[in-house]
Amino acid sequence: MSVLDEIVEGVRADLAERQRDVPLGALKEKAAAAEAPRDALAALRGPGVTVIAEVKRSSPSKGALAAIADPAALARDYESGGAKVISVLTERRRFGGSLDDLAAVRANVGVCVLRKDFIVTSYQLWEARAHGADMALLIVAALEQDALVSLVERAESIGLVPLVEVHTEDEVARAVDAGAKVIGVNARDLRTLKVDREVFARVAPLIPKNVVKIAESGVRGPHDLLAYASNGADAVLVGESLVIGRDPRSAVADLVAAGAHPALRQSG
Ligand SMILES: O=C(O)c1ccccc1NCC(=O)[C@H](O)[C@H](O)COP(=O)(O)O
Repeated sequence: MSVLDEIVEGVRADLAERQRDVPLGALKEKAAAAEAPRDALAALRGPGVTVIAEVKRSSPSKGALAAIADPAALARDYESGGAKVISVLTERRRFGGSLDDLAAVRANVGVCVLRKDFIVTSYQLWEARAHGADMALLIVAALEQDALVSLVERAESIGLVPLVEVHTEDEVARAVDAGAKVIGVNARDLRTLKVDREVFARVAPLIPKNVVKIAESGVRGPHDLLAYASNGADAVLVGESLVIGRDPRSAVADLVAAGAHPALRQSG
């Protein structure tokens, strides 16, 4: 079984428990009462290369990364450094995250918030919206095509912008067929955990011009952002290098400054 399959198996077990505790109707009521979604597409379209900063305590590839007792405080640091989207890993078993982290972050920042998890049912989309998310991750490698199409539609219908994640050329075709308006190319192969920054340069040219392109994983500093941007990235998603560093606010600010260079990208 691949790492991705193992993670999804655990996610389904945790999900079954939550579905027993919180009926879908109650979740929909909570989503209806939540603050309206913020404009994630506008945030991703710049100006400059948008920085998506991630709240990430641990990972299957590296184990424990950072304790992060107060995810909202970290998110505020990211926001003051110039991050336009905060990604919150809500998976519990391998990443140490939770829906409480998501709600706490959303309540304490003015920028958009992404639920980063292994979403396999529409129930998880309702959970995302009920806890304030503006965006939700859909990983092509974890979904059959029918499920991907219906989750993209459902996400949009409840006000979430789906970030559809790919790692291969075939997955780009599936994401485009599913109607994705935002595609993330993950440099990390979720089956082997190997990070290959060259994947973006190979795969991104297959993504249509009008689709927002996000480079995910492996950003260690401004030089990696610039390399991704030179290959057409509209945004970068950064986790590990921010949470292990001493000063997440200035680490984000350095990325934002690098991404603001006028030669990189026109606004809009
Ligand atoms: O980070 C992992 O080890 C991992 C393993 C299996 C599935 C997903 C995983 N990470 C999720 C992500 O895609 C990253 O957290 C995100 O792109 C940020 O990457 P990085 O800046 O390299 O932490």
